[in-house]
This record gives sequence, C-alpha cells and structure tokens, in this order.
Amino acid sequence: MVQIYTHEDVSKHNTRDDLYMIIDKKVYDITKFVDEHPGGDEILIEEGAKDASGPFDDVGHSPDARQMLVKYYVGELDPEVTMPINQSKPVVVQSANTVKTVNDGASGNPLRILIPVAFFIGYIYWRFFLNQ
Ligand code: HEM
Repeated sequence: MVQIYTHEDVSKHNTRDDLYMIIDKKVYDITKFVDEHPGGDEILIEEGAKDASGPFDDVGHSPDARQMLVKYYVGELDPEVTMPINQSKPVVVQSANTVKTVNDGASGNPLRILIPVAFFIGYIYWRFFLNQ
C-alpha cells in the first residue's frame, strides 16, 4: 500500500541524516542522496523537508535527474491536506481580482458622476444666467 504523508510529516525529516522532500506531490527520502547531489548538499538541506517542486523545476533539471527521483520515492502527499491548500490559492486570487474589479469600478465612478454634474451645472448656468 502507498504510504501517505502530510506536509507536517515531511517537515519533521529535516536534517542531513534524515531528509525528505516533496516534488510534484510525491515524497522522497533523499538522505542518501544529499552527498551525491551534483548541485551540492546545502541546497538540498535548505529546500528539504518541504515542497521543493518550484526550485527543482527552476533549476531546469535534466530528465536523468527526474529519473533519479524514482530511487528515493517513499510515498504520496496526502491529497486531503493538499487539496484545500491548492484550492485556497485560486480563491485568494479570485478575491484579489474581485477587489481589483471593485476598485476599478470605484476609480471609474467619480468621472461617471462628475461628467453629468458638470453638464447639469453648465445647463443651469446657461439657462438662468446667459439666457435671461
Ligand atoms: C531529490 C531531488 C533532486 C535530484 C534527484 C537532483 C538531481 C540533480 C542532478 C542529476 C543534477 C545534475 C544536472 C542535471 O542532470 O540536471 C543536479 C544539479 C543541480 N541541482 Fe539538483 N536535484 C534535486 C533537487 C534539487 C533541488 C530541490 C534544488 C534546489 C534548487 C536543486 C538544485 C540544483 C542545482 C543548483 C544544480 C546545479 C545545476 C548546474 O550546475 O547546472 N536540486 N541536480
């Protein structure tokens, strides 16, 4: 059966002698790899014990590097825990957009009010002062 880990479980494996890492929702025990990593041990210890999918991709690791992961696979990231975290991101983005939209509307509002008011004042001025 596949072993399931939460972020919290992984965060406990945070030393050179016991180091886990999450990459693309899979959990790896990279303890034995720390000294072999061509990119150095420090970076693995720094990025270890958490989700390092971003940094791993950013480096542009070769397909060989990705293939090496298979050797260190120990289980999957708990989808129950992962899903709300992933879902919370779009919600935040959505609310940020909503706020932005509301702000955009609010910044348009003064003009929408000012222009008719300016016309109205102009009309009153023309009607009562110029047209007598
Ligand atoms: C267990 C996961 C990892 C494995 C199996 C792995 C494997 C490798 C391999 C095989 C290389 C040699 C170049 C290549 O083939 O792409 C490499 C280079 C490198 N890795 Fe990793 N890596 C892992 C995680 C990470 C992480 C999380 C970082 C964080 C940024 C990182 C940073 C680097 C850097 C900076 C290099 C040097 C790149 C260069 O000199 O061109 N690696 N890694």
